[in-house]
Order: sequence, then structure tokens, then C-alpha cells
Amino acid sequence: MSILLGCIADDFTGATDLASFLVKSGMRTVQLIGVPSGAVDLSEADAVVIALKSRTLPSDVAVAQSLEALEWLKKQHCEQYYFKYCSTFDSTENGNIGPVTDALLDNLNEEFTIICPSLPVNGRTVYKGHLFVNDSLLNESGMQNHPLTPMNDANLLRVMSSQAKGKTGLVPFEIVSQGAESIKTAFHDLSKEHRYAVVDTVSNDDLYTIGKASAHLKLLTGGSGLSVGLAKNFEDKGLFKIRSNSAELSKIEGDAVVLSGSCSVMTQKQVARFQETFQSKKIAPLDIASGRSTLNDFLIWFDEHRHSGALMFYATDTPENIKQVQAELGVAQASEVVENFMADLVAELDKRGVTKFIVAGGETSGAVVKALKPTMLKIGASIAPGVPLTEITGGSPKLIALKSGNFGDQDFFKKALEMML
Ligand SMILES: Nc1ncnc2c1ncn2[C@@H]1O[C@H](COP(=O)(O)OP(=O)(O)OP(=O)(O)O)[C@@H](O)[C@H]1O
Ligand SMILES: O=C(O)[C@@H](O)C(=O)CO
Repeated sequence: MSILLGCIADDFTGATDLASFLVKSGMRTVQLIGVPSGAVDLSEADAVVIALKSRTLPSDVAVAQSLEALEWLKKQHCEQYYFKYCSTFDSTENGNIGPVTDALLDNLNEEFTIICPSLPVNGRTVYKGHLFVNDSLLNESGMQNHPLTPMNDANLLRVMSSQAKGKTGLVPFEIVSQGAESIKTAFHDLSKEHRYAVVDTVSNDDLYTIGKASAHLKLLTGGSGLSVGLAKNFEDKGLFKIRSNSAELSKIEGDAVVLSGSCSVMTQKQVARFQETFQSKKIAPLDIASGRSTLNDFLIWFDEHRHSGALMFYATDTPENIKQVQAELGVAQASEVVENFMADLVAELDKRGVTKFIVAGGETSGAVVKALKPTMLKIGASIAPGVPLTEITGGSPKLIALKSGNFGDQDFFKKALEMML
């Protein structure tokens, strides 16, 4: 039997976010780290999510990786395909969401898709084509200060038009509120002259209505939110292989660490809250780049403190400090220094028997996952909306939580630790 939904996610936290919502919706979901080289048992899976780390890559590289993932998914005969990007539409100045969407459409011989980043449960909504984060427009939400993908325009029609080759239209809230048939008609009308439709979405219910209206589209694009509507379509048709809501994860002994490379507004609060109770060590990019601070210093600190409880390593900093670091090292180099250091540190912590990793930030998660080299993640219970507890299976088992920058509340790290006990 074929796979119902074949997904390509442009970063690792985004992939677990999507997998978490699919699993919660009752779909057995396999999350793969990159395109697998060997055989994968999908006999019980309804959905597959391939996690890429393509969000900040140049368009041609992101397109090539996404097409490779699509080709693999096509071999599994998926009913629908999903391109998952960030609910805050994170893209660089030469954003690749448009080019990747175009390439996926072309490859599938399709001419129309929708743009639906909304995730109302986490405060992301779209109204009149403008993306909001809670009560603020995207470009006033803190996302304008993102180290790699600063978002300076909340108008998704304009952002998409600047990236993609076709025309972008809008299905406004007035139509969305009329129900699935009206939305479907709007898609049909728009598709005569447009290649993509941004769809206003202000509530969780809208995701189901939009999902229903999109059941006939081969390719969908968006955040994790829309997936609940797509899952419902399959469930209503009785297509799930085995209904289940989350996998039981193993109980695993061993130390826990928090690794935070996200500089989002929420992560800054989470880091500060964690520091009230637990010990932490800062990763200062300029000190690492100059050699003033070495991996060995961090390992000595870890060995000295590991018996005091969970520990945190963080590069998280304020927008002002990050700008200063980027001015000295360059934007790409600053991130590379932090990410490479995190990866090296994690590889050593793994050797020292750390078995529980709580990671904040999509790019940072990519670096950590690269060091731990899993091929597949088992998706467990949700710690916060869009952040499941996961287990790296095969080899020596580990628990890992990959948190998107702005997800979770202030106590997220503590909650994740408690769920790992
Ligand atoms: N002090 C710092 N100076 C410069 N760059 C930093 C610093 N701390 C972290 N970074 C870099 O900022 C980037 C943060 O991106 P990351 O994707 O990890 O977080 P995020 O964007 O908040 O999360 P998400 O993508 O899940 O929303 C990383 O590349 C990280 O290496
Ligand atoms: O959609 C989101 O906000 C997240 O899954 C994400 O992609 C953050 O990197």
C-alpha cells in the first residue's frame, strides 16, 4: 500500500514539528534524516517526513536536494506531497521557498499550489495575506532580527513574488470563512492566472476547511498546521493503516544537556529561566574563532559539573551582540563557528555517555543531529505544540527534543527534561 503523505522539510525542527502534528492526527509517521541510502521499512507508515537542512542554502542547492527527496518519495507512491517550511516563512534574501516550490511543481507536472504557513496554536496566522506572530506583523515580531533569515516583510504575496517564477494570488478570509467549497472554487479561479495562492488562516478550524479544499492538490506547501487538515481527509476516507497517536519511547538512563543556538525572543527567555536553576556555559563565537576558548575547556567544565544535574551550553544572545559578532566574522562564518562547535561538542558528549539532548533552533538542531548521525527518529509525546520527544533508534538509543526557535513556553527546557526521566 502506498504512503498517504510524502513530506520534505527544510530544517530539522520543522520536520519534527510536522511529524508531531501528523502523529497527533493519528498518522503513523516515519521521520528520516536526509534521503535514505538504504532500504526503509514503511510497511506500517501513513506518512514520511524527510528532514533536510536546506533553508539557508543557495536556491540551486536547495532545489537539487529537495528534488532528490521528491524522487525518493515518488518511488513510495505518495498520494500527496508536502513541502514544509517555517511558520514564519524564514528565508534568506535570495530565498529558496519560491524556487523549491517551482521545482517540485514542475517535477510533479502540476501548475498550482497553496502557501499556508499558519500555525494558530503557536500564534502564527495569516490575514489579508500578511503573516502575524501573535499580535505583531512578522517584520515587527523579533523575526526582523533573525541571525540568518531576517524577515522584513509580512506581506506573503510580495515575499513569494520576489522568490518564485509565477504569480501569487490571495484567498482572503471572507472566502475562507464561507467553507471548503468556496475555497476550492477560489483555487480554481486563481489557478487560471496564478501559480500559488496565499490562504488567509486565522484559526485552527480554518486549517481543516483549507485541508478539505486542498484534497485534490498533488503538492501542498506550508507550516506544520495544514497537515492536520490533510490528515483528516485521509482519516475520513478510512485510509490510515493503523490508527495511533504517538509511539512509546524507551526509558533511557544517562546525563542530559541543553544546547541552545536559537536567538529568538522565546529562546532567550527559556535560557534565562533555565539558568535560574541549572548551571550553564556560554559559547562565545569570537572566543571560539580566535582560539581563546577551546573544545577542551568545555569538556573540562562538563566533567567538573556533570554531577550537579542537567547542564546547558548556549550561544543564544541579544540582537545587538549578534550584530557585533557578525560584523567581525561575517554572517555565514559566525553561524558556522557556532554550529561546528556545537557539533564537535555533541560528538564528545556522546562519547562521554550523554543520552538526552534538548536542542533549541533549527540550524542548531541540524548541527547536533549531524554529530549524532541518526538515520531515523521515532516520534513520541508532545512536549509543547510542534515539539515532540523523539528517540534515535538503532545503535545506542538516545532521547532528543528539537525545538523550533520560538516554540514552547518559558519552562520548556525543564518540561522536556522531566519528560525524559
Ligand atoms: N552568539 C551568536 N552569534 C552569532 N550567531 C549565532 C549566535 N548564536 C547562535 N548563532 C547562530 O544563529 C543561528 C540561529 O538559527 P537557528 O535555526 O538555530 O535558530 P532559530 O532560527 O531561532 O530556530 P528555528 O529555525 O527553529 O526557528 C544559528 O546558525 C546559530 O549558529
Ligand atoms: O514552522 C515552524 O515554525 C517550525 O517548524 C520551524 O520550521 C522552525 O525552524
